Amino acid sequence: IVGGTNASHAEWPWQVSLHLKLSTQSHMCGGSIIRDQWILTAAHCTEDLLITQVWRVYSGILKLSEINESTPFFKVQEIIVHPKYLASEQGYDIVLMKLDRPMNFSVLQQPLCLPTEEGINTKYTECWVTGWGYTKERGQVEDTLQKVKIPLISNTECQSRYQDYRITDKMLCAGYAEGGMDACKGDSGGPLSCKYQNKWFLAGITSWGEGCARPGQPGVYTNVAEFVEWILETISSI
Ligand SMILES: O=C1CSc2cc(C(=O)N[C@@H](Cc3ccccc3)C(=O)NCCc3cc(Cl)ccc3-n3cnnn3)ccc2N1
Repeated sequence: IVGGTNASHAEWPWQVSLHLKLSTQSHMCGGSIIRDQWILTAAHCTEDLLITQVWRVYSGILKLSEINESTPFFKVQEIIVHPKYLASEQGYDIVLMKLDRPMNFSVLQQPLCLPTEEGINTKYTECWVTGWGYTKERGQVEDTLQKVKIPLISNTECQSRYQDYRITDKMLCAGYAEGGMDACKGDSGGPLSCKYQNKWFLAGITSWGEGCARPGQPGVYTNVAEFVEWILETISSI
């Protein structure tokens, strides 16, 4: 996260850190708790790594340095990539991860709501991006979870900023014209959380952008409202 501040404990209890455990272990992506046994993240995170055994899901974490060999984690039982995913810039950058066992919710780990209706995005006026990603383009993963408030922008405005790409209605954009605040490497897969009528909704999944926090280069997120039907069908059928 570029231009953000330290989050506090239990502020974003749906945020998880997805670790890849090969010879070494490291934070790969963010993710969001949406049910007691289901995490939503980005398809590009699991690309080429669809073997469930290499993934470890850490919830209720504020600092990555809290994680060591004795820190409990969830194993992944199933990875379901959206059938139409090809690459982040082409959309459908969404994956459901089924945990090997249900999680006990607490103040430190609990789900956020999926968007409710069509066009809800236009009603969100308070949206935050969170993650342990770089705080500048050529940076490094941050120890303490970061948060930054970023306004949603219209897809028309977003398309005008990304003329080499097709910004579809299955994408959502957020950013400041002057840049300075954005997601960055290590934040992908994590939530764009929006507060509406005193409840938090998962409006977006951090997906792609041209650099980090550059002026006129907003962040592009998977528009979760467009995938609620797919999510609900998938989690109820597996
Ligand atoms: O311990 C480490 C050291 S290095 C490291 C890099 C990455 C990384 O590149 N992540 C990519 C995605 C990715 C994940 C897995 C494999 C390959 C790529 C990312 O977050 N990408 C974020 C994409 C992005 C989204 C928005 Cl909304 C705005 C701007 C950007 N950025 C544009 N340029 N950088 N960020 C993830 C974890 C890491 N962990």
